[in-house]
Amino acid sequence: MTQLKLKVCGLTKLDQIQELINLDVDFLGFIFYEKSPRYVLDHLSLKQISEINHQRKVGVFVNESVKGIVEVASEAQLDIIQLHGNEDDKFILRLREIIGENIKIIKVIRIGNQTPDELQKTINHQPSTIDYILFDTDSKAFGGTGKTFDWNILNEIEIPFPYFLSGGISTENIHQLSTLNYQPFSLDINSKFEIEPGKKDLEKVKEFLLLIKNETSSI
Ligand SMILES: O=C(O)c1ccccc1NCC(=O)[C@H](O)[C@H](O)COP(=O)(O)O
Repeated sequence: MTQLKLKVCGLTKLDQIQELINLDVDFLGFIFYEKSPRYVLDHLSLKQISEINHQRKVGVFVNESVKGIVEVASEAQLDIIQLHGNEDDKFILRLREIIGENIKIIKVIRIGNQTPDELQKTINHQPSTIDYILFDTDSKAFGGTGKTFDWNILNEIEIPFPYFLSGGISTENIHQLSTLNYQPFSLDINSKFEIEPGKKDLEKVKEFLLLIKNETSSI
């Protein structure tokens, strides 16, 4: 069985980022969406982000232009681009053309009240040039709400990409992972592990890392 990976999203503090690197966290998430209370450029410069020594730095973008994403990805030395808005297949194809194959793309699919059939259609419509899907709870804020969606819908569809499970993941609900037929490639945690937006509770993250090791060894 492959080890379940962990992404910690909404990082803004260099000392915390270093601690997460020491803990071997797989993905570090930085939010480049001005309306988010975790907007990273209010705390760190692109140069500071570029100097973070990690192979999986994820930039989260919401309805940003291709040009804007490419500039930030290059200056901040991002490894992965997470498209968290309403970016369509044409947009993704154009982005892929410009960034080449070295930068990976996560396309977010926000789950609200769509039926399994509708969700399946959205998934099937994704260009094969994306690398991962991330399922998050739909909201006006786009993300970071701490709200979960009903994971049962994932058992009613085919998921042809490795996926990140996101949306209100916490130490309280992670035991439900075993109800999923097709296990996520990675979990994505954020607001349930915060003291305040952008300031993570690292003790909670450590506890969670232990918990997911135990949880996945029994699946
Ligand atoms: O976290 C934000 O403030 C945010 C705002 C707008 C778009 C995306 C955002 N976060 C991206 C993530 O990948 C979060 O980890 C994901 O939405 C889950 O957050 P949470 O429900 O708080 O665990």
